[in-house]
Amino acid sequence: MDKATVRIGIIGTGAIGGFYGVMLARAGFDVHFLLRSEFATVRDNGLQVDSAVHGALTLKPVQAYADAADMPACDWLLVGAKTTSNAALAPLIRQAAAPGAKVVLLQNGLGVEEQLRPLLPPSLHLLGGLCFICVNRMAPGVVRHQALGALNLGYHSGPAQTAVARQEIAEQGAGLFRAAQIESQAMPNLEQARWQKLVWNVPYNGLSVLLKASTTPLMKDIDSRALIQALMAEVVEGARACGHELPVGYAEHLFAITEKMPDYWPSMYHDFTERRPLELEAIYAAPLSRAREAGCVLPRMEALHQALGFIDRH
Ligand SMILES: NC(=O)C1=CN([C@@H]2O[C@H](COP(=O)(O)OP(=O)(O)OC[C@H]3O[C@@H](n4cnc5c(N)ncnc54)[C@H](OP(=O)(O)O)[C@@H]3O)[C@@H](O)[C@H]2O)C=CC1
Ligand SMILES: CC(C)(CO)C(=O)C(=O)O
Repeated sequence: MDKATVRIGIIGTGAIGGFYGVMLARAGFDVHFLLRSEFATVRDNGLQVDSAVHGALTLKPVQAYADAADMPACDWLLVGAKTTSNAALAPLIRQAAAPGAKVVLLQNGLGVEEQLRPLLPPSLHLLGGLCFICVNRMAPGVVRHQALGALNLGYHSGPAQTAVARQEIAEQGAGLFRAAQIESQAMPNLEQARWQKLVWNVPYNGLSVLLKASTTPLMKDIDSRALIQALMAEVVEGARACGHELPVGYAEHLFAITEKMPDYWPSMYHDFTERRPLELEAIYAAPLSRAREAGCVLPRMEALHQALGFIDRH
């Protein structure tokens, strides 16, 4: 692959978009970054990733844009904005996409591709990307990478009609990330992969906001540990009701990984402190409603969602 000829656009250069965009650009891909509030700083000072895994990384100059209309047509578009802004991003994606481009939603939660699909032309491929990483924005143009980094992709919809063609495109995407030193796999079932990721996000994202606690205290306290395990079990039950049997011991595996992780504030906590909308629809409402439709009630998750709804509205 001639990396310099693969044009990648980052739609929303925050923690996720900044980290993966810098890694891809440093690997030699032609990466273009769409920014909003941090545009002038990044144009002038570049992007910095302070990584516990890869060291201190700098990208300067950055091909930065404040307007999607100024971006060149991109073969791959990686969407790194929060799920709460997807509808507003659709026109920007359409402007920056080359014909037949692959659009990858690097977001947590369920139902995000379904929400965006009707707003995109049928000629665009739509994929989901699940990021197993701990990153956050420290300052304009500065991303802190604390741990992990893998990114798995699955095909959602678009011109690829057969399972083989869909998997091939997801595989191409995973290949880009692997060429940038990022562990990446093509997932045959995006919906299942999204449920799997929720096993972590449902307990930790919500409880960090509700209890104002990061992962270390949440993992130390007897009651929060029990609550995390009960919430994880509910997500596994919801996934099963919707036809997705998660790997045996998956929740226990995530629980054990979190014990070893450096202390971490999930992205929802940063949204809360910055007074941004919380990703409640994608992380709680959509999975709860799918489970309910399948005849499965998840009472603890429902209660957590209601409490977070109160916080979000106030
Ligand atoms: N952070 C993490 O460790 C992980 C996050 N995720 C998921 O990844 C997704 C992204 O999260 P994260 O990177 O933390 O979020 P951030 O808030 O750090 O980044 C979002 C970025 O999108 C930009 N943006 C939003 N709307 C627009 C727009 N209209 N035009 C241009 N830029 C725009 C924001 O700009 P502005 O500064 O102007 O708001 C911001 O830079 C979420 O779904 C999250 O759940 C998944 C795994 C781990
Ligand atoms: C599980 C974790 C920490 C990394 O995969 C994450 O998904 C998040 O912060 O949203």
